[in-house]
Amino acid sequence: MLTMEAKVVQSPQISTWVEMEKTGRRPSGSLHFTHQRSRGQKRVQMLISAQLHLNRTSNKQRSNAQPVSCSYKNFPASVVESGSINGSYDESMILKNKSQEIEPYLSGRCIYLVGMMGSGKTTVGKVLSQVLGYSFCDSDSLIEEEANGTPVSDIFQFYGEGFFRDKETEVLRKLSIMHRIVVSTGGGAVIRPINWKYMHNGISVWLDVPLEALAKRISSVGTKSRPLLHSHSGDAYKNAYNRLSTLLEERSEAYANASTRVSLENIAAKLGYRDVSSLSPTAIAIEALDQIENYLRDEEGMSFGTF
Ligand SMILES: Nc1ncnc2c1ncn2[C@@H]1O[C@H](COP(=O)(O)OP(=O)(O)O)[C@@H](O)[C@H]1O
Ligand SMILES: O=C(O)C1=C[C@@H](OP(=O)(O)O)[C@@H](O)[C@H](O)C1
Repeated sequence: MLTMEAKVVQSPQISTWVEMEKTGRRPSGSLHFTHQRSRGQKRVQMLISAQLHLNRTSNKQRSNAQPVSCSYKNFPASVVESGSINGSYDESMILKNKSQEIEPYLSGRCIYLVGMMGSGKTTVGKVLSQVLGYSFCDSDSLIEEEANGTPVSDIFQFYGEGFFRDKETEVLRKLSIMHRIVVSTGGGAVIRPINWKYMHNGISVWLDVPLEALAKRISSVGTKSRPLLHSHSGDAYKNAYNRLSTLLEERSEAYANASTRVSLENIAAKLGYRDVSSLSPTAIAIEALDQIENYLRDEEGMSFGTF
């Protein structure tokens, strides 16, 4: 039986809004589900300094997944609600089934998404949190909140990257004692070994996205909120590509520290797509769960049994 409780932890300055909701969707359709559940709608909002606890004795039992989203201040609009992440009906069903199979084996451990700017950590992270019944946190947003709402770009401009990195480490330290959170980390969180110490309390997933796709995404949304890519003139795609290329060269070894890697090129090849841009966040989330499943199997060895 899964239990969640709010408990005061050592950081009284972190006021956390946690919103819990049980969604009431019963899967139906042609795919067979072994773990169907019917849930009522429930929404609880509380102001806490929180540590979300999981009763570890429940390790391999089916739990009542409770989708919880958190930020230090406000509940971000769900991507799912916005409708922007929807893959096909079948993809959604596969994702839901897979998440229900895996969730009990996570034992409440947080999932850290790492990867370059624009790799989809936030987008895919929200999908994963929703289906796993986890909270979602974006480390950049938490840093901004700790800096009284100062945007990341301003933190870089006025206080410098070193200051930002210290805040990032602090946020990851705080998150590392929590449970049941999908964390979208900043693209550079991987460069400090101390951050890995914190992230290894959970399971990390590297979203490995080809440079061309990253540059395309970034140049279409603009670089205003991403100070390391910001440029005032020239071709937006080319600028983003060149800068991302240098950063990736510096960081690829650090990304490889992640527990698992999700390669968009591999997913596209498996699905018979020529281009990774055809991949929906749902398809990427399914692959992330597949890779997490492999990781858990390796971790547990033969005693893990079958899902
Ligand atoms: N699978 C995808 N296909 C197309 N666009 C995507 C996909 N995933 C994310 N994006 C878009 O790419 C941009 C960056 O995504 P985001 O999730 O913010 O990345 P990150 O958090 O890693 O910086 C956003 O505009 C988002 O809508
Ligand atoms: O790659 C990086 O060093 C950074 C990535 C950004 O986060 P996203 O990866 O979410 O864009 C943000 O943390 C900051 O601008 C620095």
